[in-house]
Amino acid sequence: MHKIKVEDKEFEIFLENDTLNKRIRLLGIQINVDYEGKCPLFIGVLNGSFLFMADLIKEIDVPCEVAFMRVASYEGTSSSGKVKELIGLPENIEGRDIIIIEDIVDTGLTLSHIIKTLKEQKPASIKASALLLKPSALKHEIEELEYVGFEIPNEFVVGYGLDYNGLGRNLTDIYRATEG
Ligand SMILES: O=P(O)(O)OC[C@H]1O[C@H](OP(=O)(O)OP(=O)(O)O)[C@H](O)[C@@H]1O
Ligand code: HPA
Repeated sequence: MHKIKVEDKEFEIFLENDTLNKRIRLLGIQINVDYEGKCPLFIGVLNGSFLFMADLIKEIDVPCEVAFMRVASYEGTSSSGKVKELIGLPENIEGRDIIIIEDIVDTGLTLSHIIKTLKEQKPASIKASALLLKPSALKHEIEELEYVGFEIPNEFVVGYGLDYNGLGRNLTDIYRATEG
């Protein structure tokens, strides 16, 4: 088994780049069919989505636009504990068909907050795509999450845009933490 170390933590190979690309090609086909005759706006959630966005957008053959935004999380005093501030939110999305691009949906808190906020601007439609989904970690059901690459167990993963303490985003494959 191919093992690597990122900072202090050991990881083993989980999803190879070839597997990722094959799945992304299929997601692209699905989106091309669903958005025929439309001009969707893809909104990537930085930082983690940058490689997934780059590979997915190359598979899209309907006219489309691309934008990025960020989510800053900090401990707040609200009952939920965490406050999420959306930065660089695209303007003028009224009447647009929006597809949000995430590398991973874990608890679903980030994506559900983004969708709720973007809906206030009255887009024509809003869907989301995540390369990875951890169904057993999900605390917020997200009906807009239509395009999922892989459903994975509730294990920490790194690579292909995903980081561990800021490191490992440059790995071309996705790795999972080994036990312990
Ligand atoms: O479903 P959730 O539990 O909310 O977790 C998912 C979020 O966590 C990661 O972002 P992170 O805050 O690590 O920022 P990054 O993209 O810059 O790595 C990921 O990119 C999602 O945005
Ligand atoms: O498993 C993960 N890895 C990296 N970043 C993440 N953000 C949420 N879950 C993860």
